[in-house]
Amino acid sequence: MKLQVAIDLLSTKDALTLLEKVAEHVDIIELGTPLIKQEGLAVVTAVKAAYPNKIVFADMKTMDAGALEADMAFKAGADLVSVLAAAGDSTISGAVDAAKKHNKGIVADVIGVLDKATRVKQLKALGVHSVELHAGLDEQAQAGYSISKLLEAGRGADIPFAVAGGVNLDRITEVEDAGASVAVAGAAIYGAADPGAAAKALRAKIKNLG
Ligand SMILES: O=C([C@H](O)CO)[C@H](O)[C@H](O)COP(=O)(O)O
Repeated sequence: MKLQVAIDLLSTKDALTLLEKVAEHVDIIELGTPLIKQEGLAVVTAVKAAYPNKIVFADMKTMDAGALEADMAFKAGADLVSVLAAAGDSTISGAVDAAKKHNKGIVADVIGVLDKATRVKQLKALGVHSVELHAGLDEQAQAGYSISKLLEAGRGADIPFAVAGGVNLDRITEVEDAGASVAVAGAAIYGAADPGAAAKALRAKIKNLG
């Protein structure tokens, strides 16, 4: 399983400062949606230039204009780009076509999708690289939130999947045991008093790296 740091900070400067501490402990660097909205795709270019050997994930969460938005993010230096699984099939196909042109990948984010198992099957047929089983920050803030439902959706998935939604030291083993190929950790890393130590500790919990 790979470790992905989700950077939900709001400036390129802060993102690069964080990465000085955590990049060596992660496989994938995610530039979060709020960060891209604040800084534009220039943040993707800056991070890929600084870390050319890391997989850089632009969390675009595209809902329309799939080919155009994916093409923009790949041109900026992204290796992976997210599209919302709730988008229409033509939006997802357009983004997949753009990924093929750049020899890169589309990650379909199932945030907000109720019947995750059915949509995951359709996403595989649409040619996405992988899916992200994701409960967003707002859903996590609701009373009674538990990552378990996401993990249930993963158990039947016939496609590589990431899990995002409050992954931390207490939950990362469950995420790996559910079969995830990527554990996404945002606040557990950037919100820690020592982000480098937090990323290192998360990585140390992964039984099968890669
Ligand atoms: O994608 C995310 C969210 O929608 C805001 O951009 C988060 O990066 C993702 O949920 C992971 O963050 P944590 O839940 O803080 O681990």
